[in-house]
Amino acid sequence: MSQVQESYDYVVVGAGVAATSAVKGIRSQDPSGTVAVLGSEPDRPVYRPDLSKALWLDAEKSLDDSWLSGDLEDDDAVDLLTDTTVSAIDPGAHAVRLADGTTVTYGKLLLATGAEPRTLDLQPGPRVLYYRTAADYQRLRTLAGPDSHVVVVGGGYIGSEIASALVQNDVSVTLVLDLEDVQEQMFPRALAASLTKAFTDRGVTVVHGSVSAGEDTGDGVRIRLDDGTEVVGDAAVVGVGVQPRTGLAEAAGLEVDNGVVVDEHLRTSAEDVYAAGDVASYPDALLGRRRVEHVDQAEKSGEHAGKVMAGAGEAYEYTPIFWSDIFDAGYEAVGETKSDLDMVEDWKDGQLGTGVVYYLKQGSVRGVLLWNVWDSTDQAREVIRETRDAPLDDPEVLRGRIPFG
Ligand SMILES: NC(=O)c1ccc[n+]([C@@H]2O[C@H](COP(=O)([O-])OP(=O)(O)OC[C@H]3O[C@@H](n4cnc5c(N)ncnc54)[C@H](O)[C@@H]3O)[C@@H](O)[C@H]2O)c1
Repeated sequence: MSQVQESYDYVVVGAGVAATSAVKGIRSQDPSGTVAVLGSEPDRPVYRPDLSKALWLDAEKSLDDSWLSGDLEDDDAVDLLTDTTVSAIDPGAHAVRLADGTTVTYGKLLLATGAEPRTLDLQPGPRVLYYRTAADYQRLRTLAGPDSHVVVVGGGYIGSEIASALVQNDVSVTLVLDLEDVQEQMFPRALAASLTKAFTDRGVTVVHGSVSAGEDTGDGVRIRLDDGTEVVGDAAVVGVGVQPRTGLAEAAGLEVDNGVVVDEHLRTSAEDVYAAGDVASYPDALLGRRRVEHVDQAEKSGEHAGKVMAGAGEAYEYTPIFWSDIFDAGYEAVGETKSDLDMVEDWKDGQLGTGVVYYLKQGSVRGVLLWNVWDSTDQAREVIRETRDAPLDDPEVLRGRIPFG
């Protein structure tokens, strides 16, 4: 591991995808400026989507393929400092303070601190994993053998991806849903119900209830639901949402509002301090101010922030996509895909196998879900742009707007 220096041209707080992408952005403009990447995790930066998908489903792939630090380690002017927690930032002094008391000064600072799991009255432990890091993946690998039983809490991204990955690795799974169906906040009713059925058809036990408490018992886990039901297993994977890590920014008096507020150049309210990725509330060129917790945003906004820090002038005008796979189905999506918006569903032959779902507010499409439909995210952005400028009187005209199948 590198030794920390007293001063750098660029300091990046956080060592996830936004951080490594920022270094790429910096290097595209500034071939030799000094960079420190400071991450509190013991591990090197990792491509997080692999932890819940490819590393379980692609037998050819190992964690060695998922580390993102190669370019950083090859660059003599970049110090990657893992196990290094920043305890305060001082924009006035252009300095950050590390947990061990060291002060490091910077020319430009990027906050790429990401998001941290929401926790329940269920302490993280060797068998209770709030699943987010490479260490969590490695730990789950040791716990999730073919004879094991894993309790997955939450039917969002983590819950649906991990439950699907585990069951495809012959692990017995109980999935605890506080809502009726998997990804119910995003998918139309019938699609969410068909996904829940896909889990039960593959032998997953679905239990309904909100987890209120539980514990790691040393040789297993005991999880309690709000109706008093107990669910036991060898391990628990908990995915009940995340919250942006804004503590450093707040303590330093930066503007924070559901994330560190940045402008179209990803600049925070403090001079020479930028933010990108899950932690940043940014003005999306299509959708307005928002915060996005998906890897495409981490990559693109991180790289853009790096470029701007190193002197580039362009605004960030990208609207990110996101995607997921559940068993043999998959999707890409753009924008706000919330099932409490108005929805227009366009399915091939009326079946749920292939289709497009448009999510609308007051006649304007705010999001598009492309279910088993690929290479159409640019068209999805076009529909969002068009209907933002000219809201639809009759949203049903959207059927067939993005051709598929
Ligand atoms: N494919 C992707 O883009 C992808 C994949 C994995 C993770 N992520 C990101 O990781 C983050 C975390 O994912 P996540 O799955 O934890 O969050 P999520 O918000 O997607 O899902 C949280 C789920 O937990 C449920 N829940 C909340 N409280 C509960 C309780 N007490 N008991 C039982 N269930 C409860 C909610 O109903 C919801 O289904 C998100 O920001 C997500 O965007 C993205």
